[in-house]
Amino acid sequence: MTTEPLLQGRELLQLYAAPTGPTQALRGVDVTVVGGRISAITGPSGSGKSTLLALLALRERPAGGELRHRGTLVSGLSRRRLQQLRRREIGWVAQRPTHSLFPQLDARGQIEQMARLRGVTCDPLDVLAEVELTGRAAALPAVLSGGEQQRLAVAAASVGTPALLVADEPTAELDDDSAALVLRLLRARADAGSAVVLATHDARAMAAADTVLRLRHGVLTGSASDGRAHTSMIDGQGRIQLPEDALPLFPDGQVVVTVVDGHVELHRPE
Ligand SMILES: Nc1ncnc2c1ncn2[C@@H]1O[C@H](COP(=O)(O)OP(=O)(O)OP(=O)(O)O)[C@@H](O)[C@H]1O
Repeated sequence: MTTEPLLQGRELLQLYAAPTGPTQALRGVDVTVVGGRISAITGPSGSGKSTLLALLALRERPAGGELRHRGTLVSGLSRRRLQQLRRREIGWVAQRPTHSLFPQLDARGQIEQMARLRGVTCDPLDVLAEVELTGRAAALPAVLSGGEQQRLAVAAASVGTPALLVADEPTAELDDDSAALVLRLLRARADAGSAVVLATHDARAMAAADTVLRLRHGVLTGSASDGRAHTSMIDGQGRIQLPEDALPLFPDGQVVVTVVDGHVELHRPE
């Protein structure tokens, strides 16, 4: 496992054209991505999660700020080099899994094609077995269920343990058993050295991550590192058990609770 950053973003800015003028999809985001770890990016709809994934996966260039890949400024890389990096070193799972699958190839063919593109060898049935899809090896994406497509897209993207594995909502369509398979596969690739970055709203995926980054209106509002996201139960009276490492943040045992944009924020009283 290496701790040298694979990617380092400083003050990242991304703009998109909108009828009312440019939208700032990301504003001043600092982010570091290292091999061997799973990072989950969360936040309300439209907060910039997919945009940040697109920058990290080198699919888009930032409008401002600085992004470095293995220490080299991405803005200095040629189109050809970026294409080569994307093909060889970056696994990409789109929010709609069919967008990262080849429509004309069956499940086995998806794995074989990805191995060819990455210049690696693997047994496609072994990879399909990791997401319990060996029985669907001859099926085209169009005849797979949404959950099967999602599992296949993650498995294909993970072929050859790419340096970076980026997945947009990889467990969104999945029941608990399938989500567990996908998260286990992602953990296995991280343990083998991949830097795994997810955009997610799913508590199961956040609980499986080493770091959780929170975005709001394109701004990073917080991160929980050095520990996993915690899944906690809410009892019948609405009480929740905070994780132990959060307790020092509230030395008086008092907390201000705010419900914003479909999530809850806890602050120390002023
Ligand atoms: N290609 C684009 N053209 C114009 N605006 C865009 C484009 N992509 C994203 N945006 C805008 O940028 C902002 C961030 O979008 P983004 O898709 O990154 O959010 P998100 O957090 O991934 O949302 P969701 O959870 O709904 O997928 C939104 O206001 C969105 O409308």
